Amino acid sequence: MIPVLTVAGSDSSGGAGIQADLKTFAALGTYGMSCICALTAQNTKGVTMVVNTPVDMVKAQLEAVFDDIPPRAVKTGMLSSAPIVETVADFLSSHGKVPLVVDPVMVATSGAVLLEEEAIQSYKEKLIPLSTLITPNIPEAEVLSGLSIQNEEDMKKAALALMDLGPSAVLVKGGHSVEDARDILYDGREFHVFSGRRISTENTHGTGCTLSSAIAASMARGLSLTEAVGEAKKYMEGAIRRAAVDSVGHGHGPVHHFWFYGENWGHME
Ligand SMILES: Nc1ncnc2c1ncn2[C@@H]1O[C@H](COP(=O)(O)OP(=O)(O)O)[C@@H](O)[C@H]1O
Ligand SMILES: Cc1ncc(COP(=O)(O)O)c(N)n1
Repeated sequence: MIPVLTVAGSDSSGGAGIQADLKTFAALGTYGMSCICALTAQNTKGVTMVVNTPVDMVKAQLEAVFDDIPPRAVKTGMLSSAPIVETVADFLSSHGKVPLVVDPVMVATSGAVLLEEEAIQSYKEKLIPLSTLITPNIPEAEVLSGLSIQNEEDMKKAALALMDLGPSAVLVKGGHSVEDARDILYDGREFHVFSGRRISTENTHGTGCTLSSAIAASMARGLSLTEAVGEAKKYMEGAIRRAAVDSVGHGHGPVHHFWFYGENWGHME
């Protein structure tokens, strides 16, 4: 088995957060583990309540996992507060070098704020410098870089600016652009553009969580960074395409993780 760890928040409706991450890990043939940093009461329409996990419990979950089943890759999602970001960073910095994908989750698709303001500085100073890859969407890249992003050129400038914070690579995701869903990777040496046609759907709950988990799972399986991003983008596109025609809930429906079984798995239809 190939163990992969998500350090993130729980989404009661199962579309984003820990639940999306574990579904992605399973779909990509890896063994998923979790460190839950916050509970959200959430559905496809919005978030009604958030409770942060006590930092001692965050640390205890990480210790339990690493003591027994060291993950081959780690991803972080909703970390909610500065003390949690710092606890996770301190723990990971003292536990060797494992591929680390940091998805700096700040706001849900529904508009709910998922990160306290003071935590942004902790990301910049403590967690991002440890990361193999950070995967901000356009608004997150703007907050972290202080730059305004209007087009692909701006995405590239923001990626270069974010490299100054110390990650090994930056992926600026284009889901929020008005153009096609093109994601820009800067791998420390050059840019790679991952093109994707924009799929016309409101059902994009969990896209960011799914993409970063798919990258972590692919890296755990031994793919290079650029290969992993390519695989994740392909997985993502299928998951959104399927969600566009097969949805649940009354708001922004979740992406569909078992899309690739399609016709063969009649009972999943
Ligand atoms: N409507 C869409 N059609 C196709 N791909 C999309 C769409 N929305 C998002 N994506 C893709 O999903 C991934 C997550 O992107 P994004 O929505 O920017 O992240 P987040 O969920 O963190 O806001 C990216 O690969 C992006 O290109
Ligand atoms: C617990 C949790 N983590 C992350 C997200 C962001 O996901 P999205 O931006 O796709 O709604 C979320 N809504 N809930």
